[in-house]
Amino acid sequence: MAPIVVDFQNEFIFILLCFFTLFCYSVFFRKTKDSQVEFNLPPSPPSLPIIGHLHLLLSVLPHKAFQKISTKYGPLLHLQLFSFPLVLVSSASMANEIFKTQDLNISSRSPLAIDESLLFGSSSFITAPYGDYWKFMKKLLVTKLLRPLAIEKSRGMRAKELGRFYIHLHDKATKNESIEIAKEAMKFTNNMICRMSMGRSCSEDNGEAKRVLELVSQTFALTKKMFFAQVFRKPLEKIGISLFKKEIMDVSQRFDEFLEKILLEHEEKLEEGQDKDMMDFLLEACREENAEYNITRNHIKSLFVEIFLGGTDTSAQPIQWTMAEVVNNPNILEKLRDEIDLVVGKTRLIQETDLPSLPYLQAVVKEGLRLHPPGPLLLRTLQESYETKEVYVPEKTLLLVNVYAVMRDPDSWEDPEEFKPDRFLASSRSEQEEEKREQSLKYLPFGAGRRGCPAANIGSIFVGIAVGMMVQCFDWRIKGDDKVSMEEIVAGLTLSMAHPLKCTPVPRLGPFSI
Ligand code: HEM
Repeated sequence: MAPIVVDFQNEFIFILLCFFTLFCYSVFFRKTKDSQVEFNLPPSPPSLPIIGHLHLLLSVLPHKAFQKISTKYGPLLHLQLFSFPLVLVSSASMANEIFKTQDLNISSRSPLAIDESLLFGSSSFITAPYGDYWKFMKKLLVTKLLRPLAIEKSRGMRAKELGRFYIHLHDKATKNESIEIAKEAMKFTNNMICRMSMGRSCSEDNGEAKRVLELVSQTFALTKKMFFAQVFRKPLEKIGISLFKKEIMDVSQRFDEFLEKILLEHEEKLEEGQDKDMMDFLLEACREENAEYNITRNHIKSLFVEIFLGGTDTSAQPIQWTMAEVVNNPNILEKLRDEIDLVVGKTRLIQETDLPSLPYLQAVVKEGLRLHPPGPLLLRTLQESYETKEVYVPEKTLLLVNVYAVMRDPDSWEDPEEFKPDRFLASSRSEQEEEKREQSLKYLPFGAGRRGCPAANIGSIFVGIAVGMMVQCFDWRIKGDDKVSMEEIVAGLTLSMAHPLKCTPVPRLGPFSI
């Protein structure tokens, strides 16, 4: 039977249909074997009939809903989405225990969308199970794009992008125009990701980066639907329904056309002696018959889609949040500026090579990421059962780590709700080592273990140079001179500001010639 493709405009009807279908599925199809076996499962808070704890995930801010129940019922909880089990980790000590003892066991994620889609489909890197394909792609990604030597090689390009960002802000400042920090930051991070990964195909004026940004935004607008399509996929497939397939495949198709064009350009244009970019290396691996893993064109395209999706908003949101914290805390702004003026001076623009000499700026960036991690919930799958004296969690259970709660855990952080960058400053080298060890166990904005973010270094550079430049070169006027509202919203895949930070830059130094 050909599957029915459903694209609901009305989410309410859709959710009702899903509940009904899942109910039928639990009653008629699901085997009862698992539920009959008695496990010493972690505690479970009260749930609703049929849907279990699904309402918590439907909440506007799931990380906060989860934080609330874990404060009441404990740091390791067993939840149920219909009949699908899920384990929630919410304290620093529990996250530490799981990442330390179960890293390999939790190094897989489940597929997120329709198999043939380039958006987290079967060629996906981010949702690939831990295995040969993931290891092969990770090696390429790290050695060709993200290892220190590769980062050093692309430094000039980032300096150019920072200069362009500065000129744009300076232009707005001279016209006395306000800007939305997140939008500008998104253009900045997207330009850098495109230039770093696609190299020569992404010149200043050919509109490629703009096209990527449009597609990334369209994908973010679809994420809720992709999530539902996945949660309800199996039972609905049994009755021949494929949710939101048309919308998901439309965006996937547009990414496909765009990336096919870039791939062809790369195949045609590589000249002897020219510097290779990430795409050249992947095409080489694709042609290599004796490669450790035979990748296809679809694998390359999926990886690029995920670099665009995984790198732009995750870096842009911390720029916005950190600037909001800095604007709300004039003492911190002053201390930060003093440091930058002292180290960089007032006659040139900050550069990324200044960052190691700017410990307070680094501490400000770290504190911004602690309080406002762009990915508040990490999702993994347990490959095997997890057993301790107290609990037993069966294999294939979904694992959700609430890093938002972990990084605000009052048992691990002093004044956890306050923006205090000084907590990341250590006075001596030995203290630094000690702090680093201690923090690696409870500081998780980039996740942890082998599936942790491979681009933590470059992500911190993006945020550091953007915040550094904005603080060095401009004063920031906000409307009404009130405090910036720090209300949260989960938009697309990331934790964003419910009221995007809008402010007017006022030149403080310069203009610098770029
Ligand atoms: C401040 C910026 C960034 C933050 C906060 C961030 C955060 C994260 C987080 C939380 C994860 C999941 C980790 C886990 O499950 O333990 C992740 C994974 C990932 N990130 Fe980032 N990220 C940032 C920047 C970037 C950039 C710039 C890129 C691309 C160049 C990138 C590419 C990826 C990829 C490919 C994965 C999947 C890794 C895997 O499955 O093995 N990220 N990131």
